[in-house]
Amino acid sequence: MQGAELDARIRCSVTVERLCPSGQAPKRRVIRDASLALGRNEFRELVLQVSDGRAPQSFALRGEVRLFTRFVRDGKSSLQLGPARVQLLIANCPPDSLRRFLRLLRIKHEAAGKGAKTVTERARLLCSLPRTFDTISPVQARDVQQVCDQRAHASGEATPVKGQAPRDRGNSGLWSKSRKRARTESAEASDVRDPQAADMKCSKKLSLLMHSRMRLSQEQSIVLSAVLSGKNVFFTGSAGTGKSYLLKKIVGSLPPKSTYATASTGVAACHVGGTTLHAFAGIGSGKAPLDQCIELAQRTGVRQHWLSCQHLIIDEISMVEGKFFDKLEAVARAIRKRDDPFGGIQLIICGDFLQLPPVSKGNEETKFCFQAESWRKCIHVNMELTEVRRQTEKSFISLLRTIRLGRCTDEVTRQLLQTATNRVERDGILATRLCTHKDDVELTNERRLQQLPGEMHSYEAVDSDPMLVKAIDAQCPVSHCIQLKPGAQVILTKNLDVSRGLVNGARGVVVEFETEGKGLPRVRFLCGVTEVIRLERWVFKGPSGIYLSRQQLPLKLAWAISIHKSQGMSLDCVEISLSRVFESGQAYVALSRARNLEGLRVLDFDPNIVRANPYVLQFYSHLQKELLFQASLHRCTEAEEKENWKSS
Ligand SMILES: Nc1ncnc2c1ncn2[C@@H]1O[C@H](COP(=O)(O)OP(=O)(O)OP(=O)(O)O)[C@@H](O)[C@H]1O
Ligand SMILES: [Mg+2]
Repeated sequence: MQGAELDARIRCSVTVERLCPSGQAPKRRVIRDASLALGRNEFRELVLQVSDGRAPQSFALRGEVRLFTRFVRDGKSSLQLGPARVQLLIANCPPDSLRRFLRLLRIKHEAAGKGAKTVTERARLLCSLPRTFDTISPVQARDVQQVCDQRAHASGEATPVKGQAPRDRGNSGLWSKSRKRARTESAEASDVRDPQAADMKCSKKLSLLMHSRMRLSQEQSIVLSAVLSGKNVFFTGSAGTGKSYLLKKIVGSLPPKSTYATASTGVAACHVGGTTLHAFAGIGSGKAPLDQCIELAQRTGVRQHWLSCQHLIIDEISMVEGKFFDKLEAVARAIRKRDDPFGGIQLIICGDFLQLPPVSKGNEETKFCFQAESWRKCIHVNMELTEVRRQTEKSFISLLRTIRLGRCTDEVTRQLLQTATNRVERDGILATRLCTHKDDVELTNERRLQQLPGEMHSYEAVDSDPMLVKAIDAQCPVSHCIQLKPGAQVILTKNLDVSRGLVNGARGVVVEFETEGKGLPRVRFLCGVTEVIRLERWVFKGPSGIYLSRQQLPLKLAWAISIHKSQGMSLDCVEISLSRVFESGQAYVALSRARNLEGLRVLDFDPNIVRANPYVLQFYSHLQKELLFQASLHRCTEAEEKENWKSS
């Protein structure tokens, strides 16, 4: 299957409910592993076909169709097919596929609009055409034009009142009532006065809708295909090669009920919309003997995760301890009562072992995950992303590559020493100091905030469960209470508007506060945009698998951040003091957060602090050989296939 065919068919669980006039559901059929396809029947009507692998059932989309999309992120949606009094409840669908499917459905249905010819019951009975089902074609320019015409027509008919959304949308009642959409609709109402502009706006919006916002590079797509083929995949790559970006895409491409997205740290887990690996596992630090760990994992709530998990995703694997990994593997086999590695769970693991290692306490000996006894039997495929996406400057990318390998040539030293005089400050936005020690971070931020004149403004978060503030704190990138003053240095912790540069990691300064309402801060960002920052919501899975949420400003004080907390981030302007570096990989993590050399100022640089762990270097050297071997094998097979094809 490819392209449109992929968009037009989803695998999910479908419940078909036939409604009685009172709205109750007297008849219900649940198909756990269904294929749901959008197509056209012999009368060219739009049809949804539900199949359980045997006799497919078809539902023509005639008249009003109501679509509820609030829980698409969880792989759920429902469709009410008006005249047929049928409701289809979709669940456990990979969220990205569901999003694309509903988008296609919405456009095709809206394009058909009022012009769709209705086939009378009599004509249907008398018709001698054989029953057919053709999968729907991809969205064409003509569909987009039809939708725009329909919308313009509907707005014209509705004689819009200022600020009020047009109510009649022809026969395409395809809307879930979301506030955001209501806002868009009211904006559309004003376009009625300028139909040409409205038309252009409409087609631009639709074309944006059709082209997924998350586009993968070729190498990222290859990893995704390996994951979707069911293999246990470890993919690595230097900082900024889009590992976490790809992981998000992977999470969206797998069925949500059986997919668990985790990471070694709370902040990294939040980036991929998941939970920490420790919270998922439920075996504490994992240092207890195996039978005790198994007992812990048998607790209600925890056991359920282990049983329902089919795909386990782990980001920032470099910080997961090897012995902990072995414990998880053994616990998985015991709880799931299966002897296959990890009890048969598909593993999707990513990270860069040349970044931060597992945290060690005292003299405790720590192992990397690739040194775990079970690592080799758990991983089927190793892959590497090579295109750096965070930085674009070739010389900076090559400098970082050298540092990553623990080397520091004279040229690299010269380039880094030169940054000590960089004036990375602009428009009152100071550089963020990356610190090796957490205590320095808190002290610096508190002290600098106190030193500022002006009134302090406090913002308390609204948490879904006030009893679980600690659990939320561990995963959410923003604090329960945020205090700000004019002049406070801040960093954005969420992508608000990528096209305007309001991205996670964007640096700014608070310029003032609104005088009304919640007194929201207005922030001037390095990208040149000044914006009032509103409350945002973070949703993530808590330790017991339930969803937790926090509503808070997407801001963090940014005079200083710890290098540990910065792992996984991209930062606009940074100042780094490397004199107290104590781990291999720490200098590399710090330096690789910067997007370019101009945005970086390195203080007290000493080439001796640049270190890479020798075991990790050895691991990567073996891995490189394996990858080269795989690539040449692949080329040989391809060449052979071509030969066979020519000679046949
Ligand atoms: N296919 C893509 N299209 C557009 N932007 C991308 C793509 N892949 C990655 N990026 C961007 O590149 C930057 C770095 O990506 P990401 O944080 O996923 O890298 P990473 O490999 O996880 O880095 P680290 O090792 O530091 O955690 C991000 O700003 C991300 O949005
Ligand atoms: Mg990452």
